[in-house]
Parts: sequence; structure tokens; C-alpha cells
Amino acid sequence: MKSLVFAANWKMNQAPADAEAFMRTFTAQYAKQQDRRVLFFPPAVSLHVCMAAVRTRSDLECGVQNIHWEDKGAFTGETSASLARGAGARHALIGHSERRHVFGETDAETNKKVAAAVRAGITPMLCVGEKLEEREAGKTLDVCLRQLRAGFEGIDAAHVASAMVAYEPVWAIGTGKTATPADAAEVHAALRAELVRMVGERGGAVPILYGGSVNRSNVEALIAVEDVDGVLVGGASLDAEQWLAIVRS
Ligand SMILES: O=C(CO)COP(=O)(O)O
Repeated sequence: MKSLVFAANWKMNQAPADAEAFMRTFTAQYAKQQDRRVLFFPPAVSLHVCMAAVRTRSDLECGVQNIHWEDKGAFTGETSASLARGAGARHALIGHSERRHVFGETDAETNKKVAAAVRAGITPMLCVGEKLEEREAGKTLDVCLRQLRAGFEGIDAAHVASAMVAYEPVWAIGTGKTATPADAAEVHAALRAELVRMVGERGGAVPILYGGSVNRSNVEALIAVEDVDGVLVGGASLDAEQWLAIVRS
């Protein structure tokens, strides 16, 4: 049985009181399952609430949705990887499509952020994915592989091998359109091959998650795909009952 990662990206939702209610419901109803880890990416202001809720659980972990590439200094409004680590975060999303396409984050910036995460002892989850026009132009694999190589450029093999990757086609995020299992299979296989090329056999064990309109109805078909090692879920992770159904699939 493969090992799975279920990650909830709450984006700009769930204030501390909401996060607390969610985590209370979730932790009361979800018993550890040996084959899976559950990750929460709350907004930074609610991280402490999620941390408190998972303190006694080895199967539940928390991370942040973004980090800055500098370790500290005069960068008003930013959170460094070391600050996030100090607050208990174990993971950081890096290069999420909203960072890339709403905030203009570049491949070079994702690379600096991956390096910062590694320095701080945080696991980067590097997000890659093509826009609709790139898919229609037949550039899906080019874009995803470029983002993968650029994000990990200059990062030593041991840290690439202990990172995570998420494939999130931009056209599938928040749109209700999901990649078919066959679409996901093609991209995940290409990402896997590239990881193995980069770091050898250890690349075979890097979790590659699928994200984009995942819900309780389509999750089973997606996690059944070879090289899909879990899911990164936005909208459907905001409701505790729905998230419970997803992580139990
Ligand atoms: O961006 C996503 C997770 O990081 C996906 O969001 P949705 O699940 O809302 O499509």
C-alpha cells in the first residue's frame, strides 16, 4: 500500500476561532491511519491554533502557505522560514499558483524560497502547474518540468529527496474542473522521472501531490493513479466534515 499525504490549503480563510472549531471537530473524529499523513496549511495568524490541536498527534502536521527568502530583517509584512519554524511549522508551500500568478512570483524567487526553507529545517512543498493556454499549446510538461528544475536548482540532492512536490494545473484550481486521472498520470510520471534524474533512486520516494478542485467525489480516482501520492486541497478542505471524508478515502 502506498503512503499518502493529504494536505489542506486554507488559503486566506479560517480565523483563529474558526480554525479552533475546525480542528476540534477534526481531531475528535479522525483516528490515525498508518498509511497517511494529514497536513494543514492555515493562514499564518491561525498557525498557533492548529499547532496546539496537533501537538499530541504524530500523523498531523502544520505548515505555512508562503515564506520570504531572507532569514530576517526589514521586510514588513513578510514571514521568514525561520520565523515559521519558530512558530512550529514543519512545511511550507512554495510557488503556489496564486503566488505565481496573482503576486507575480518568479521561478528564481521560488528557488530562493526553497533554499530558505531548507536552511530553516522546513520541508518545502514546491507547487508547479500549467495555465490553460499553456496546456492548449501542448506545453504542459515543459512548464511543469521547468518549474520543478528551477525551484530545486542548486539544492543538494538530500534536500530535494526530502522535499515534496504538488502538481496543480492552474485551470483546475477553484474552478470545479479537475484533471482527469489520465492527465494527472502523465504529468506525475514526468515529474517522477525528472526527480529520479535529479537525485537518483531517492527521487522515487518524493511525495507528488495532485491539487485542483479535489473533493470527496473525485479523490479516490486521483489517489489511485500511480505516482499520485496524495492531494493538496483548497475549497473542499474548509469544511471539517468534507475534509474528514477526503482523508478517509
Ligand atoms: O490551490 C489549491 C490547493 O493548493 C486547490 O484549490 P481548490 O481545491 O479550491 O481547487
